[in-house]
Amino acid sequence: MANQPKGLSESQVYDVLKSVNYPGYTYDIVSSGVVQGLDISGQNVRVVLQLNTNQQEIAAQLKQTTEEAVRAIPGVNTVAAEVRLKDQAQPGSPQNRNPFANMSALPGVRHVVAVASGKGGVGKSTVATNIAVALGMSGLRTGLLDADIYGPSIPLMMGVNEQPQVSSDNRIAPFVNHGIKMQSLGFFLGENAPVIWRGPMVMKAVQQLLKDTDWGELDALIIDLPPGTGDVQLTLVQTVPLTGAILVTTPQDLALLDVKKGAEMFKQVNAPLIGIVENMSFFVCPDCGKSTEVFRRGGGQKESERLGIPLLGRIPLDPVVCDTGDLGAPLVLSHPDTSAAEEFKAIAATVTELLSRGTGPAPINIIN
Ligand SMILES: Nc1ncnc2c1ncn2[C@@H]1O[C@H](COP(=O)(O)OP(=O)(O)OP(=O)(O)O)[C@@H](O)[C@H]1O
Repeated sequence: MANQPKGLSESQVYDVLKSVNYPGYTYDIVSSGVVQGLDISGQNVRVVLQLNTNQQEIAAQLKQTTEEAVRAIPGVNTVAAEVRLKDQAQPGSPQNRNPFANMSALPGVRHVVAVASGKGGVGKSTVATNIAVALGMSGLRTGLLDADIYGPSIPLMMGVNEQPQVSSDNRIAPFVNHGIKMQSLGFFLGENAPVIWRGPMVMKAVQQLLKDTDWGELDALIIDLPPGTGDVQLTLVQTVPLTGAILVTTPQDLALLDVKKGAEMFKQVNAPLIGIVENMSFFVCPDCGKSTEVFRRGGGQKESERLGIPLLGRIPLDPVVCDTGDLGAPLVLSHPDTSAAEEFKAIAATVTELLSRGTGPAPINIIN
């Protein structure tokens, strides 16, 4: 009676499936949407896995690791993992919700981190740029993709103002500046591109840009998303498998409401939230050194506690942050000793540590 199947539940099996990683990656097959069906009949378990590749080796490997993992659950008698290749996708299969859909498009990129904000103007691009450059300074091979179709500001912040080169095989060379590789739709849009071009059509262009850019080998690719939490952003975060997302906010209540929406958006695609960066948190008077909470105190901290994700750091409101952005000289490089730069570097160090842990235990959480 020791192996009595009583109590074998779906959640028990799902918990075990969450420990099975997609071959070669740190993403598990549940969070990534590969598991598309689970059938428990008495002691017998059937798992349906949908791949977005036709590679037989991947299928065979996944079948084996999945079956081994499920078989180890006490009470399981038989287990069959049915692996469907890309060309075998069932009609209506939510394949386009599978973050692995385009995994093969970024083969040399180890971690993809999205930087998002619920609303515009909170400093998302500033944070994305400085984290990317700080990661590069610490020795990580880092890329930065400006996917903010409504206001691509990365070229300005990174001091790049040239047209990208396209090779004969239609690959686009990223710019390398301040130690990192960068790409932006801004290069292709031009400043006066009509608004209609900044809608869903342009979003498709971003997806293509992501895949057609020759990123080479990267430890981390930071993506600066458009502000907001609508369909455009949702589709973009489904374009690539995200290791995690960073939410940028200012301390006011209204901005924090948007953090909740942002958290919801990433929950929908099962992307782990790495943490929150609170920007423009306080202002230190350059004359008397007095620190003033310009907006509100502790908002980011409270929200991070409520959501169960780390507050990665609090960036002061400082004119030098703005000036260096306008000059294309990222703060962490041009003014490394300022308190804002120190905070960015500390955030980058935390992100590096969390990335190195993969999708392991907290604090990289999937919010339930
Ligand atoms: N901590 C800060 N101190 C001073 N100025 C800042 C700070 N953070 C950002 N800024 C400035 O605020 C403006 C908006 O920042 P940024 O473009 O990074 O925001 P965003 O959220 O990406 O905006 P958008 O929604 O337009 O993409 C920029 O001029 C930037 O230099």
